[in-house]
Amino acid sequence: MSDNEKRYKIIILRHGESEWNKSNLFCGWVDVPLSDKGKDQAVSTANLILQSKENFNPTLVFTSKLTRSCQTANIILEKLNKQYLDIYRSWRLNERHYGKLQGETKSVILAKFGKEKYMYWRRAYEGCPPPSTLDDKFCGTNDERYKNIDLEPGEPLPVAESLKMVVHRLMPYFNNFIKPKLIDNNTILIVTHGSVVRALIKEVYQISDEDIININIPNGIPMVITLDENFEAVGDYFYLDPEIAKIEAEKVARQGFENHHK
Ligand SMILES: O=C(O)[C@@H](CO)OP(=O)(O)O
Repeated sequence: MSDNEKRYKIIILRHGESEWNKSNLFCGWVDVPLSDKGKDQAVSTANLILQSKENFNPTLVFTSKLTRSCQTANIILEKLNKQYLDIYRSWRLNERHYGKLQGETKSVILAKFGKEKYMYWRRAYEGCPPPSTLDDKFCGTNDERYKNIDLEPGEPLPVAESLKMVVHRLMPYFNNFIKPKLIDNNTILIVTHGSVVRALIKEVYQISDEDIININIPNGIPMVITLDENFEAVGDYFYLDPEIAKIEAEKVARQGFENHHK
């Protein structure tokens, strides 16, 4: 690479383990906090960034509007001694809305609907769970998380989302708000959720609808995306701890199957 070739770095990660990750409950937009393990993971995340040979120096931070994402970012910034950095928060970086599945136990949904449907809802590009309704305990649209979210004219209020729908609400924000900030900041930190990481890498690396099914995102392991001056991907994405990322991603894939034998 010649010296004058511009390179932008995005350090993106899924939040640390949440209390509902720990209990294997579908979470989505339900605003649960980090577990104690999740808080420890966030400290480890910061150490991975500090110890990376690339000497990453993020100068801007993005989070979702959900507590588990914001908590993770706060812990990382404290550890990096960068609590002064500006943070932009958007619902467009929220986890996918899991509709009627929010609050349900994964193994129960697996047993009730079978492996094919369970994995279709969790990982298929077009897999959209049953929509939530006003009276749902965990995901009715009267929930306070729906107040003041910035929707484009005609953009529907999410009541259940597929990965494809996450792509459609994420990419305008990434292209029109995040990319211009990259020009001035060169390296940014995005602390978000599994579905948002999957949505972004699918678009940046043109991952097929079939291949994205098999990609699971571990909690709290920083992933590095490098873009050139035209915001095209340079090389492939990589984790700052590939071995742990692989092990943890496989655990995510197996969630719900712990006691399932058919
Ligand atoms: O429940 C959720 O919101 C997501 C991520 O935690 O779970 P899954 O990985 O099964 O999509």
